[in-house]
Amino acid sequence: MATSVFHQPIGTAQSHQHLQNSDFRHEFGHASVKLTFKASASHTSVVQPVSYPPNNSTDELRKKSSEAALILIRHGESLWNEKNLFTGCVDVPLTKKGVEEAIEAGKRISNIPVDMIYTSALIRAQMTAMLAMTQHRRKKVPIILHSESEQAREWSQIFSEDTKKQSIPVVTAWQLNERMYGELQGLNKQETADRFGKEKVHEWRRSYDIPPPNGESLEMCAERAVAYFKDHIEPQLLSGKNVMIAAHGNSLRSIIMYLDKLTSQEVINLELSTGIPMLYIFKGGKFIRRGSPAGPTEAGVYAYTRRLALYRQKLDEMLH
Ligand SMILES: O=C(O)[C@H](O)COP(=O)(O)O
Repeated sequence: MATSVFHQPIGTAQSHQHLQNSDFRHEFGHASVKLTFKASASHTSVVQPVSYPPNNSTDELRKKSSEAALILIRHGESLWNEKNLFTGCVDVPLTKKGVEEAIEAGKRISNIPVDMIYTSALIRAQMTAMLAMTQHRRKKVPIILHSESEQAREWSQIFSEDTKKQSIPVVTAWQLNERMYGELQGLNKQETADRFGKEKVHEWRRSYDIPPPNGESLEMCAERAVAYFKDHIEPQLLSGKNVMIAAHGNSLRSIIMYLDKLTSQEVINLELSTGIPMLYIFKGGKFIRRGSPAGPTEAGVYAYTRRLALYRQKLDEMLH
């Protein structure tokens, strides 16, 4: 869903930034430009996602929240996408092309801050996230959190604060899985259309509330994916964390329906290509769609907000 990219040459970034948290100063030391920092949400261990301050109501935080970047990426092409099979919750890996798409996506977001990553429980989304992050200029290490048991939590602890600060927690959640395609999973899409009729298959694939046989409708998928986004991801954005979500065509369509306030009629026409990153800015409790970052070979600089322009400027300084 690539739309025009909002360009703001880095030179226009104002030197006075009123940032809401000291993460930035922590990240880059004292910024070279005069910045006003305010008390930040306390740092937490990288391994434990930021907990939502209990003594603030959502509305209060919503007002105080600093700006945060939200990146959405549909996984790269999978082996069953290539075979044109209904995949749903079957856990298939990426093709070589899908790997390349994930790496290309990483180049396009390489200057955008990422503090937390959420993926589905499926390998194609996790591969996409990890491959994309190999291209990030900040070179922090994405680490998949294991909380499936007390032992898993205990055995995957990190005992160095510095190492934690150089890591990005990756949370895997089945709620972000692709819609479950029921009895269509494994069937060829064209053969299914030949057997049941193009209209019926289109209805199963792109209606809002009509599920495939013993599968999930988009509405049912939205109930779990959007609920997870609101309960677990939005609080991170509210606390100023920059988030990347690597998921699937339909779980992301349902999240975009929430972000863009689309009707059930409008979302039917929303299609997401594999491996194309989409950027939103979360500010004042609102989601502003910024489109898909331009390619890595872009001659100029791109910046979607002053804060992101400043982040890229500090990366340039840190890496030269
Ligand atoms: O699960 C699948 O088959 C694809 O990832 C998405 O399929 P769709 O585009 O037919 O919803």
